Amino acid sequence: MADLSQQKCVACSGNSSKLNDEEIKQYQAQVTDWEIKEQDGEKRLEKCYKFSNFMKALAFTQKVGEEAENQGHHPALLTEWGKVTVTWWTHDIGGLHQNDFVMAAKTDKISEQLVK
Ligand SMILES: C[C@H](O)[C@H](O)[C@H]1CNC2=NC(N)=NC(=O)C2=N1
Repeated sequence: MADLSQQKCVACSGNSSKLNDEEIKQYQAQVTDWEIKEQDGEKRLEKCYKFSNFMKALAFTQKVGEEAENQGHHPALLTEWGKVTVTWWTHDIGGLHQNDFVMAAKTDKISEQLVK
């Protein structure tokens, strides 16, 4: 399967279907260290990135935000001193979509490009 980080997000409407557990498992195998969380009955993809200070965490936050805007698909971002928690899910369908895994893979790429 093509590298998820090289893919683009697709337009996703409210009637797009959520990934089922089997599909989630297959996608999860293609990204590292992303946890599946559930909040308000909606599955989400979450990962915490560590940094040596607040400004590096903020720089990472900015880059992820820019890519989200480029792709039209946006995360929840919790930026703290030395760490950023990134959470992806598709609000319009109340669950996980391929787009969320594409963006998780892109988030990992951004992290690899930054000095921690
Ligand atoms: C109108 C706008 O394109 C939509 O609301 C987009 C924006 N970004 C989004 N981001 C995420 N994570 N889920 C969405 O359903 C979503 N919808």
